[in-house]
Amino acid sequence: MRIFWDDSKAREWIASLAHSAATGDAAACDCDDRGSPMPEIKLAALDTPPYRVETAILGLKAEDKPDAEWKDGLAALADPHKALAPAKVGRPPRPETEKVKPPPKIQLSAEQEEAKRLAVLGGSSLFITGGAGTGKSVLIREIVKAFQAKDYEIAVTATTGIAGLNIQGSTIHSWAGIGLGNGTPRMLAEKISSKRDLVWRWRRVEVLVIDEVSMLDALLFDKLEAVARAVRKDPRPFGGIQLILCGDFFQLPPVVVETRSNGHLDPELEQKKAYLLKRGSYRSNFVFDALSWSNCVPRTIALKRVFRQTEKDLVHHLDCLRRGRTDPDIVRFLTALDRPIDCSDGIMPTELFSKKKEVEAANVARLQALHGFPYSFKADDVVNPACLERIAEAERSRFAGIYLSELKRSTIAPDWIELRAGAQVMLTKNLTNGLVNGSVGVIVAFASLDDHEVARDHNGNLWFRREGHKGRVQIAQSAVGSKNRAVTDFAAKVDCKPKAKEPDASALPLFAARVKEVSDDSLRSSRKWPVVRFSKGLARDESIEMLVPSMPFDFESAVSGKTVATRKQVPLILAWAVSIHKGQGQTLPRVKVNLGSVFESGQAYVALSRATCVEGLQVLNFSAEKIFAEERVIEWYRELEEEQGRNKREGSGSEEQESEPTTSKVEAEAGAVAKPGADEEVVEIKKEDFYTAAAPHEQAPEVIVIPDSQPMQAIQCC
Ligand SMILES: Nc1ncnc2c1ncn2[C@@H]1O[C@H](COP(=O)(O)OP(=O)(O)OP(=O)(O)O)[C@@H](O)[C@H]1O
Repeated sequence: MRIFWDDSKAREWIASLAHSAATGDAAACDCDDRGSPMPEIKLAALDTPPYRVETAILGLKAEDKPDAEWKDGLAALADPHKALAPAKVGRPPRPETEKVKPPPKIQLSAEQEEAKRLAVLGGSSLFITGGAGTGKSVLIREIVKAFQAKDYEIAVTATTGIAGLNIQGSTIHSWAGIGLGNGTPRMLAEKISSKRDLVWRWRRVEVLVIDEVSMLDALLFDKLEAVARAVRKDPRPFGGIQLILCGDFFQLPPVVVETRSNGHLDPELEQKKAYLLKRGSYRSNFVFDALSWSNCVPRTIALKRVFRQTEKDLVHHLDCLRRGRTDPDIVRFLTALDRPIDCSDGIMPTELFSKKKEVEAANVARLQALHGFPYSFKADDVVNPACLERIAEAERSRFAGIYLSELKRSTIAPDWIELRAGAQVMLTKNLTNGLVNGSVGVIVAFASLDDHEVARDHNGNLWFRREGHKGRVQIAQSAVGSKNRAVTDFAAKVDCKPKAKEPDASALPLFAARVKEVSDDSLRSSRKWPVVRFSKGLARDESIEMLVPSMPFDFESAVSGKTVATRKQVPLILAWAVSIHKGQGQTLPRVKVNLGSVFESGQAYVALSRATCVEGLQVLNFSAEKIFAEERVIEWYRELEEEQGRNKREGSGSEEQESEPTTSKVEAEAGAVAKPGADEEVVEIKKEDFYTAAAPHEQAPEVIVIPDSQPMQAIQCC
């Protein structure tokens, strides 16, 4: 059905449908004549016309349904007056076939239930681990729901945007407000303390979830721990926040050392890392070797049952690969998977590569196969003039050059990107409406804001209507409001006045508005921007169309933590093929894994374990040497298993420890570490435990206490 506010529009539409019906075209339904989808609230608010037009039969061709119903339908179309009837309040039920099936409800296994109980009722910080597909993310979602039902203030985060999306959360970096996490804990705490909402967020939170924690490095964990104590003014480990950490250290390791484009390691970061390891502060970059880990995470739970795959051979082989082991059987098995998989239904497999360049090449090939008009978007790079002010004039252009090349090297936003309608794309920024870095969508059109009526809803979201489209299109805004200058400027220049003629405008969330002037080039009305349809969830109604304009990508100085240069670019990349890094956490029923350039421990295992079955897995360039695991991780898990085995034998397993969590492996190593109470001494953190602005060299270790009552009290919330 379709709702009309104006009967002349209804007649016009019926006439066009009559034509469609005659030519056998299907008709679209369920929207109003202003192009908006019809949520319950709107219908309920209307008691005078609109008119309701039943069009359910229009999707059928005459030869499919040559019965009375079809003939009546055509008769109604021939006489539009017959098709008009007063609208009923409330939405009529959809035909059975159209109903959105809710996703099947997952029943937690006994071990998942036990972990949930310990997290929610035990009140203790936990690390939940287990191989790929053992349901860690599913468990996290259930734990989050349970905490929310108890009205806990819970923050749901992950180490990457795409993993965050998987659990309906954000990245730990964006939640914590630490940017890239550069600078000392004191700098980060000061940065947070200058923003009232961030301080509020840190102080209110009771439970912090971090998924895919294998990618969080030890140093950053320690920084966050120190920041938590400082900002919350609470000396307990992690400022008294209950941590629910989740991940598998046999999967991807932390990204600490960046490679330069010429393939050499970044000498500065390498030097600092070597310095820290030499000084013995850290045994490895893995978060379990963080100085504060044993204090903060007293209990580890390992899930054993694999859910993602059910074929026994596949499960067994993947378990061996996880530990870096192969045997002739596994080699034979994987070599045989170098064959095409059945894609006769047109759904192509997601391609996984280890290197960015390979991902780009595969995506470009797919893009070029599309016939639509190519739109290209060039990045606009600028240096922050304030950062050059304190530099001697003669040196400014050299520094500007350095900032720009560092920006170019570090940003995810490409110098230049070509896009076409039909392209599969991935967001590279978090947006205000819950879409995050990692969300995948399809470009459905390109549109300019020229001549469009733009509207703002009560939440500040901007919308417009696209020609020939039944719904509204939202204008994407970055989740970090102040950083999204282009859209903020644009919003400020929109004249928002309620439109007088709107029937019952107060009942509608829209206020009509017009673009007065857009001075910012990135949103100049004549430019066309991609309109992307994102599917926000499994339900059909949850898909959303967004006009995605260019947005700023800031480059922060590793020393000062300040933005020194900014790139403006459309926050999209092509996404038929993705990197293994982005694939971590995903379940992919059809996947083509290319192991040609595997260079890191865990990469091959992560890629192969995304598959759900042998039939949907294609493996290219496999060889036994692509499979390897980190020695430190093997050792850590061996010790964990030994400890758990001992506990079981001694009858002091998890069942007995429900209310009194067991001493963890790491805790045992470090000696008994009691959680300090509120009146106990603040934990001291040595300066050499952190990267500092100064070049690493031997210096007398100066002790910094965080929080240090004097300086930390001086940090004011704005
Ligand atoms: N209790 C359960 N019953 C049925 N299916 C489950 C259960 N737990 C998880 N699954 C399914 O198993 C698959 C993998 O789950 P999930 O992504 O949570 O695993 P994971 O341990 O987080 O994997 P990874 O380490 O690869 O990110 C998903 O398809 C999920 O729906």
